[in-house]
Amino acid sequence: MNLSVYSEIGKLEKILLHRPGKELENLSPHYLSDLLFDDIPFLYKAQEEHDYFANVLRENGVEVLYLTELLTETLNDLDLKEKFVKEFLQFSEIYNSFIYALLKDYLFSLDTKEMVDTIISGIRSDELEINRNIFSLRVRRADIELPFFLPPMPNLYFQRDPVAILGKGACVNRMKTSARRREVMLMEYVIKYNTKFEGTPLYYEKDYPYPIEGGDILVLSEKVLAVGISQRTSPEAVEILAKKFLKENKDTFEKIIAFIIPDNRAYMHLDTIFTMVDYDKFLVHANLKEDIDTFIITKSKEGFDFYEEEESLENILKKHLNLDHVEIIKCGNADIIASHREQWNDGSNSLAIEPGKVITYDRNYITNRELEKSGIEVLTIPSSELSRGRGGPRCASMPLIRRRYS
Ligand SMILES: NC(=[NH2+])NCCC[C@H](N)C(=O)O
Repeated sequence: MNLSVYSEIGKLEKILLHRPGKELENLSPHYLSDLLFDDIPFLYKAQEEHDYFANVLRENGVEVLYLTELLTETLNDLDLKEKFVKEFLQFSEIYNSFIYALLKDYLFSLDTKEMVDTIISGIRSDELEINRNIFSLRVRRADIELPFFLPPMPNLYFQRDPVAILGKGACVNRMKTSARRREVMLMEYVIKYNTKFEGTPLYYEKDYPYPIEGGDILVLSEKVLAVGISQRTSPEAVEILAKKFLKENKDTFEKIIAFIIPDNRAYMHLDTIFTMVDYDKFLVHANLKEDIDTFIITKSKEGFDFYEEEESLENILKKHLNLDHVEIIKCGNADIIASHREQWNDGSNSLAIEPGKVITYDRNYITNRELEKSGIEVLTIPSSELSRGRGGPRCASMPLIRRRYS
């Protein structure tokens, strides 16, 4: 497949999704916040909402690919399946050799599709037949209080974050929290071993020590990338990305705009406070400070030039995207309460499917009205359950191909 993502808004042709499954039913109040949820979605409604999202995409000419199908197809080779299971268990930090063997045998006994679904939903201790006479305090403790031998991955429907597609390549991210770190391996295997993705250049690898997440990376144009240095993305990761992506890469990109954004859950990634909706229109959190701290990174003969850009967001966008005029649309119409409420429910997290046409959550109706006033066509999707995971239509999707424009 010729991956091709050179903008945030070019006509969307192919997109990657994960339909939420049983992993959401493995959320419990005891460890909700460790798994980065604020509430427990009702799975069947969440799936209905997700199917609605996928249908809106299809009705607009977008081909929807599902991660689990791509991975199942990839792992149909037995040797690769074995390699994957072993690496997945190691990456899950299963060091207890008894549990490791138990999980490995169990996963091998499943057909590939079931195996893929199972590693996502997690494996509870009571799902396995275990000989209780074996000396294992870990097993006994699990009977009492710890239900999982393999924890679930409830955040997987936020496909934006684990692997980011940039230009014709991919960033296989190191996620900040252990709750999400393993998600990356699913698409990593597809990219590295599915023949459809052969030859995809990689700009980051999950074993690098510094965290970076896809919600912090925006492709503003075929020359300019925006990156958030945030709660989830470290400055060192951006340095590595700059080197691999700008310097060693033969693609069209020339510049990275790095925004320093506050370390706070509501602002978690750049795309929770800033998304692009048209050539010259941007949707932002009303409370984003005008003079956001910004660094511009460009390549030079010796290495990099970088400097602090002391301009307003509007001027920065005008200057670096070569625009005469930029319109900033404010989430919640900057109302003192609505702006926070709607941003919390991902009002600023729109997914453009072509210039000036976006998908957003229906619950953020004040923001949606503002977008329409600015001439943006807004397609809304139901959002009572999906929003409980703190991510919107952009977070919940990863474009693979967008039509280019110049
Ligand atoms: N690109 C995004 N804004 N992703 C939102 C991810 C939400 C997820 N619960 C997390 O905390 O990681």
